[in-house]
Amino acid sequence: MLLGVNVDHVATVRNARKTFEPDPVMAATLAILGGANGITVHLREDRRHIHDRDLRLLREVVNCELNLEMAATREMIRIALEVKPDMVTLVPEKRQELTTEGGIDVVNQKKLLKETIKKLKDGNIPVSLFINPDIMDVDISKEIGADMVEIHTGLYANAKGKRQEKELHRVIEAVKIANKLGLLANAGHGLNYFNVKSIAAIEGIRGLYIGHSIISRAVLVGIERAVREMKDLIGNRK
Ligand SMILES: CC(=O)[C@@H](O)[C@H](O)COP(=O)(O)O
Ligand SMILES: NCC(=O)COP(=O)(O)O
Repeated sequence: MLLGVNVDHVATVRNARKTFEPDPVMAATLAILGGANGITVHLREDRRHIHDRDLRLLREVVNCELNLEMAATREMIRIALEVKPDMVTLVPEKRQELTTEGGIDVVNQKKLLKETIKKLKDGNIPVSLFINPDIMDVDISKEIGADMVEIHTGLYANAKGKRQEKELHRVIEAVKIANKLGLLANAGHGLNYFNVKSIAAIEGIRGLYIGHSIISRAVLVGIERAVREMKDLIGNRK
């Protein structure tokens, strides 16, 4: 199972202080050392976390799969064709959302998505669509030329008990249909150390894209060492 690590929220912390640290590019390098098979960044239109420079530097240093999540806009298509990530995932974007709230609207944006996929594929960039776990959305993804889908696991991640089982089943079905149609199937959003196992166990999933919970855990598991290093620097004088 491939693990793509999303480093957006390293940039969120950096940007909160408008400084140079923590650096998402360094975080990506360390994630790869830790075994990540890929690095994901979402270059949002409002640039709230990842910046254009981060993406360009990542392209220089990431020697495994660099996955660019982006909206289907002219500006983003131009950037993707220039930077040449290893794949693009088309995602929906809303200015006011805290994070991506659902899959892309493949029904109402069929024409735009088909044209966007073509432009990216003409530039030799494989394209994935971030979609809700709906059979129709998988069918349309195939029809409009996507190479892959990433099944949105947000509803599964936020549900509890029976509701979560139901959401898990929707993801399983979507993956099954995607595979049947010859689409590579990934999954992601809201996955964490408590809910990932059932998703990782699904037959036919190529990879999982996880960000927020890995970066959150990194802060906690790294804090002791960070404090020790600072103590060593300032000395133990009372
Ligand atoms: C598409 C998706 O599920 C996430 O990668 C999300 O787009 C990340 O964006 P934020 O990091 O802004 O939440
Ligand atoms: N596409 C999902 C992703 O890249 C990471 O989402 P999250 O783990 O930050 O919710």
